[in-house]
Amino acid sequence: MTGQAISPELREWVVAQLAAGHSIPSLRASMREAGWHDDATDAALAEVEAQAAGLAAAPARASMPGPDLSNAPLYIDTGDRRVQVLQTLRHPRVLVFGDLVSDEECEALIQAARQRLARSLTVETKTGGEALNVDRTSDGMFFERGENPVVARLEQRIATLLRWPLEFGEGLQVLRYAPGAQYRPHYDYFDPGEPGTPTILRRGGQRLATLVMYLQEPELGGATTFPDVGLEVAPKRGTGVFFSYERPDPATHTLHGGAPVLAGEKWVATKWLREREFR
Ligand SMILES: O=C(O)CCC(=O)C(=O)O
Ligand SMILES: [Fe+2]
Repeated sequence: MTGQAISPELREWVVAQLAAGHSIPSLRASMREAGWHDDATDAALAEVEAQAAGLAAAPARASMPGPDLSNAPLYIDTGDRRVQVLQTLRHPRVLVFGDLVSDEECEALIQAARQRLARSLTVETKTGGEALNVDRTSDGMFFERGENPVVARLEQRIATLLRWPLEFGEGLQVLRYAPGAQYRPHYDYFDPGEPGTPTILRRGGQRLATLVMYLQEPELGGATTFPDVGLEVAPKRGTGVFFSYERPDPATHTLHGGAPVLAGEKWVATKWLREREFR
């Protein structure tokens, strides 16, 4: 394959790598490993090498989408629902919403997802593919965007609430945690240092934010934890926790996980928000 286009994502990734102190030869090797043709690799590296010199770190985004909290609202009207603003944290940006998903919607999502559950795969940044992950012992599946009326309605509500274009969202992911299952602390953005990341970024750019919605609460355990700041969000049905990360960097303090479920079953739906249209 020759004449592979140098996408903005590839350029961005190369710039970030150089800024992080990786050498041109090491970048060239990892890009080849990830399947980038030599022409594209060389062109991309040559193009950004000069302009990357002197860059200290990947800059934070000047502005990020997010809910309108300008008047410190207790509720946000999403057109079809009055969502509660229960808690806000600035650093990291974490918002807890109440009454975001109705009981009927929670049930409908669980029922539609149940038949399609498989042991969760996570996106494998080393290859750009998917792989079984020992850090995540839940079962999961993805809905297509707008796949059924409940999914479509919820996605429209989320887009309005977060002021995030519907098309920038990935399909909803549903996870079921049996007793003992957990999701160890991780970041949701794609690690810029992994060679498979440019491939992943071609589909909608980076993840910039996450909304985890609780569809069924366990009897014990299963909080969403943010270890950097000692925050635990209780997995209460209908509630959602939103967090955003303006750059793919641990300094965003968005390390988070699903604590082990101690009794009962926990079900969540996750919506990841990208920087561009996700198709
Ligand atoms: O289950 C949770 O509380 C967290 C889920 C999560 O981190 C994710 O889906 O990325
Ligand atoms: Fe996550």
